[in-house]
Amino acid sequence: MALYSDEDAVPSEDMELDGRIVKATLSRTGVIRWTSSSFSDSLVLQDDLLGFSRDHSSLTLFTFKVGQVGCCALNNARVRKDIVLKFRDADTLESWSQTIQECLNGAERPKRLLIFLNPFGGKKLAKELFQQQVEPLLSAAGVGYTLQETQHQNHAREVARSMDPSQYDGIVCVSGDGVLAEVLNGLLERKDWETAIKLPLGVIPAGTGNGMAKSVLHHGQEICNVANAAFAIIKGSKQSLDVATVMQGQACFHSVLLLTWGIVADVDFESEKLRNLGSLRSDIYSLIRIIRLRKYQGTLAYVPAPGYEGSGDPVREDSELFAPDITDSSAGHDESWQGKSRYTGPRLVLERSEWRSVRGKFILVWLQNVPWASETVMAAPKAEFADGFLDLIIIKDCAWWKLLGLFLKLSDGTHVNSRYVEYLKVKAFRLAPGGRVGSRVQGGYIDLDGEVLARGRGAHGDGSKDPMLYGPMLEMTVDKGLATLFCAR
Ligand SMILES: Nc1ncnc2c1ncn2[C@@H]1O[C@H](COP(=O)(O)OP(=O)(O)OP(=O)(O)O)[C@@H](O)[C@H]1O
Repeated sequence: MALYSDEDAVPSEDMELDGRIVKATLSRTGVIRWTSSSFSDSLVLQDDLLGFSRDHSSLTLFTFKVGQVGCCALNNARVRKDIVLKFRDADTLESWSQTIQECLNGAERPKRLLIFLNPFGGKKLAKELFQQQVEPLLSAAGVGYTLQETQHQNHAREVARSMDPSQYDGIVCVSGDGVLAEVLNGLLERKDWETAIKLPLGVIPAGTGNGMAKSVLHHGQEICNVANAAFAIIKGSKQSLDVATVMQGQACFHSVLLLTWGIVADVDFESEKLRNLGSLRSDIYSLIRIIRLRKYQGTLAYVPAPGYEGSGDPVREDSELFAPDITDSSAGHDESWQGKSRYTGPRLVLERSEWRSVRGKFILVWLQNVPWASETVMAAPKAEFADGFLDLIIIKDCAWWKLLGLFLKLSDGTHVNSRYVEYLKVKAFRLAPGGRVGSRVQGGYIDLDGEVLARGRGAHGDGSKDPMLYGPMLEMTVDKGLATLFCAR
């Protein structure tokens, strides 16, 4: 006979759970609780359930829950487990099945995904990680997908530019941050960019840096790993995301992670030659660059967010960042790009008096859209996904041994408390990067979301295909919450 445990509960009964008799309840808010004489436990459907199946007398729940040994969480790691509930009463089974389905539907979980997989990102393990860890979760959750392995640079961008967005509930990148940036750019190069950019984006960490995946999972208090990232996407929670646009003349690129110039970009790209050192490569090359410290001459300007107006100097009348031939930051859509309309940045009307300027020699200039630049570097602890601002970090003067101390603090974001670090939020930014101080080599890279945006004369590598030039002013603006991200909570 069916029992009614409380007003908020679905009809319930004593049932068999994995062969043991338990008293179980299901609340309309989606929590299953069960107790027996020897144990009790619970399951929050939206947080812990991938999906379920039913037959004439039982439900099988496909769970993915933080594992426990006794009362202790198993290092916060989720464990995949099927739980079989055997019902005596067919009506109770029907109500449970319906309520569980309603709870899952209520979260607008994705049903069909377009998945890009970069087989050459990071340690080149993306394919194995997908097959072993992602595919089984998608299958248990009943999520369909189209898998597109990227064949070359910009492949994801080309597909994102031409695919049919109505076929999918989201786009997922099993890659580093580079492929995510390509997808973003592809979507914003479409005629229907306003619709296309609403498709939720997800990233499963399989690259070198994985700053976006870490930011998403850290925000949801989850460990950054492949399975947690996949589960966050399956659960379907979403979050708005600011999109930054970098312009230099007619060249236009969009970013959701970071732009950096100075020591961090130098380490990122020059340490490529130490690739065989694996994860140590960046640490060792950072140490080399810190001891043999470089500074770059340059000028930057920014429009500070409220609360940060006191920083920097007023813009000088003769500033190269405001020369008369420089177009203003009010582009909106550009109808002329390859004869098609596309997105070219937010419509901002900024008075010259709002801008502040800093000139001189720089060790580091770093703009972040989200807190983490990589899985181990929390560059901007105050960064938020959709506050409409970029977090700007500037280091001008700092002895190498002090800088070493600051680099060691990057793992928890406490570097921003140092008097050598200027940390503020901005809504627009301009940079005219110059040459390396004390050297005939101009050098220097500008790094946008982990890829070279521009490199100076004498910098390592072939710059002929770089999207922008090193030297002329570039401008970065931010569009509040333009994109949507699958988030972990
Ligand atoms: N099949 C491919 N061959 C070569 N390059 C590719 C291929 N697919 C994607 N790429 C390029 O690899 C770059 C890096 O991609 P991804 O985002 O996966 O990793 P990452 O962490 O940014 O970089 P890393 O290569 O250092 O791991 C991107 O510029 C992308 O265009």
